[in-house]
Order: sequence, then structure tokens, then C-alpha cells
Amino acid sequence: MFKILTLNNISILGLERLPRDRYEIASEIQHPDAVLLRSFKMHEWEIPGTLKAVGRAGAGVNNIPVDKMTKLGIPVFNAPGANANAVKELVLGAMLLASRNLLPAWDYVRGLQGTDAEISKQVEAGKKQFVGSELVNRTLGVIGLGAIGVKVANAAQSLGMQVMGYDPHITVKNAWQLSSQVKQALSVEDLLSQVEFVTVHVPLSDATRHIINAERLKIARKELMILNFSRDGIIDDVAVGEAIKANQVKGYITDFPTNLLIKHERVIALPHLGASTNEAEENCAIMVADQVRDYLENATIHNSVNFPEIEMPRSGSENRLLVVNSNVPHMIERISSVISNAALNINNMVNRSRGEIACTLVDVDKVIPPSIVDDLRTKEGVLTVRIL
Ligand SMILES: NC(=O)c1ccc[n+]([C@@H]2O[C@H](COP(=O)([O-])OP(=O)(O)OC[C@H]3O[C@@H](n4cnc5c(N)ncnc54)[C@H](O)[C@@H]3O)[C@@H](O)[C@H]2O)c1
Ligand SMILES: O=C(O)[C@H](O)COP(=O)(O)O
Repeated sequence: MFKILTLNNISILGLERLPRDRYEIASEIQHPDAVLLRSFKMHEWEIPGTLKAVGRAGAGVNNIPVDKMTKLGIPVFNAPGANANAVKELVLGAMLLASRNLLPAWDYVRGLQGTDAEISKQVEAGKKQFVGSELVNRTLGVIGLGAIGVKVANAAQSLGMQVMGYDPHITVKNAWQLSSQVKQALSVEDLLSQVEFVTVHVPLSDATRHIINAERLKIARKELMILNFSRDGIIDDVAVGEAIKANQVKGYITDFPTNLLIKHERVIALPHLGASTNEAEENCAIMVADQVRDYLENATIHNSVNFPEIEMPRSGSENRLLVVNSNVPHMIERISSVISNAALNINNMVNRSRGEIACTLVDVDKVIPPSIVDDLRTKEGVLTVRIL
């Protein structure tokens, strides 16, 4: 029986992928084999010795101590692209909210009083305060052309916007999916100097922290509208506040409210709603539950942010061994010597590495004695060993 600890609410459709005869799932459980989470901040969380896998039902993993997990030999899975459409739709909605002054207009209407005829009169008299502008022909810059950025760029293009994109690490797959009408910016500065709207879709890292800052805002086109549906910290909120005051920036729409900007009249702050649709929650939970299950049962690794992709079809042999080890010389030699000393014959074997980590998956001809786990654990470089 595998024990799964949920650190956030995970869609039931995802949890149903883990059969109850083999999985015990709870939000409080001792000695979990895996955790499933969304935005729970795991950095201060005490990692149980039994933990074998972490499944993030979403895209961003900055809430997870990924480096620490790697050192412990624990793969972290996420759900790439599974909530991208939800974010794309909210970004489009946010641009429409801002460019048509919908929030102040709504506030105005809610304050109206009188008979229907009087309200109608006030509507016609008041509407001139809320004249907006259309998105067609407006310029949008997209920083980060991954699962979300590509969808945002293509959708904005199809609404008639002129779109520029910046992503020095764009994948071939995403480049193929990007509309050929999207122009390539050569730098963040190049992009900011040309666009009226900018939206960021990058993970939070040292390289992306404050990717829009005071320096860059000085170069930006006047009256820039900034959208942040990525993460708190990617935009320098203090610099944006100052730039709004100086009329360099027209407005800021963020999914990550802070005290500084929460009540600012030219800031629209939402409660981290980007991925909060039924569809996205279900897609993410299903994807990550399937991946964690396949890892626990077969040692298949798909969509891990810190481990290599690995898969070896079951050949009828149920005697499988997974060794997670440091990616250093002589590991295969050490592992195979323990296996041959136990008089086991290797039927199939796969070894894959990524950065400092390697995984060795071995199917053998006989039942694996549990003592082999202890033998392997004593070998230099071995991080974790499992019989599956
Ligand atoms: N608001 C929400 O609810 C919500 C929902 C989903 C994702 N997100 C955030 O959005 C981020 C992106 O999600 P995604 O699914 O598109 O991820 P993704 O991995 O598919 O795309 C990220 C892209 O950013 C690019 N990138 C990295 N560093 C860059 C840099 N310095 N400059 C320009 N581009 C850079 C990468 O090359 C990649 O193409 C997530 O990491 C998460 O933080 C927020
Ligand atoms: O990175 C993500 O996928 C989003 O920020 C969604 O976070 P959530 O799952 O907590 O809504």
C-alpha cells in the first residue's frame, strides 16, 4: 500500500487515478511515500524519510526545495501545460478589463440610484468617463514563450494585436507552435521599448527575479500596462509603484497582491486565480497523479523537473530494481557487481542521467532479496534503492 499525503486540495479526478486498494490518500498521514501539492510552501517543511516522490499539480515549482529533493534522490514532477489555457484566458480577460475600464465602470453602475428611467439617464451621462480603447492593433510583448506565453501570444495575435516575444531558451516545440506573425525581440529592453502591454510568463529564478525593474522601466514605452500572472518577485513592485506615480506606467495587473499595491487605484490585483478553473485543476491533478503512480509502481519518470526521463516497459519480469545515484563514474560497475554477487541475471537495464543525478533501472530474472537494498545503499554515490 502506498501512502499519499495531499498538502493542498487536489481535484478528485486526479485522486481517483490512484486505486484505493493500492493507495491510501489523506491530508494528514504518517510516513508518506509521495506528496501531492499545489502552492503549499514546502521550503520549511520537514521531509519525511519515507518520501519517494513529489507531485506538483501545476507548473511553478518555486514553492518546492527542488535542489534539496535532488540531493535526497527524490524526483519532483509537475504538470507542464496542463493549466496554460486557464492562464491564457485570464490574461486576455485582464487586458480587456483594463483597456475598457470595466472595473470602475462596474463600480459606477453599482452606485446608481433612482427609477429605471433615472438610472438609464445616469448611464448615458456617465459613460463618457469610461471610454476605453480596443485591443486591435495595440502592441503586446510576451516575455517567456513556454506553454502559457505561446498561447497568450497566439491568442492576442488572433485578436488583431501586434505581438512581440522574448525567450532566449524557447524550445523547438514551442517555436513551432508560435504564430509566425509574432516578432522576435532581441532583449527585454528591446521589447519594452516597443510595446503598450507587457505580460510575463517565466518561472521565478535568480535570472528572472525583477525581470522588470526600475532601470528597464526607464526604457519602456510611456504608459505601459504590465501584467504579471507568473509569480510574486518577477516584477519589481516598488519600481512599478514609482513608475505609476511618474505616469511612465499606466497600470499593473497582478495575480500576486502585496500590501504595497493592493489598494492602488491603477492596480488590479487578483488572488492567484490563473490556474483556478475546474478544467485546469482537473488536468493538473490527473497528469501529476498518473506520473507519480507510474514512478511508484514502475519507476517511470516523465515530466520531472529534476530527474531524467526514464521508461522501461515491463517485460513480464516483476523483479525490478531502481537505483538513484550521483552521476559519477563507476556507478554501473558498483550496481552490477552487487546484482551479480546475489546470483541474479540482468534481463533489461536502462541508465539515464540529468545533471548531478542518474537513475539505473534493472529487471532481473529472479526475486530480488531485500538484502540487496542494504548492500547497494552502502555503495558510494547511491542515494536511494527500491525494489518494485
Ligand atoms: N498565475 C497562475 O496561477 C499561474 C499558472 C500557471 C503558471 N504560472 C507561472 O507561470 C510560469 C510559466 O508557466 P509555463 O507553463 O508557461 O512554463 P514553461 O516552462 O512552459 O515556460 C516558461 C518559459 O520561460 C522561458 N524563460 C525562462 N527564463 C527566461 C528568461 N530569463 N527570459 C525569457 N524567457 C525565459 C523558458 O524558456 C520557457 O519557455 C510558471 O513557472 C509559474 O510560475 C502561474
Ligand atoms: O504555477 C502554477 O501552476 C500556478 O501558480 C497555479 O498555482 P495553484 O495550483 O496554487 O493555483
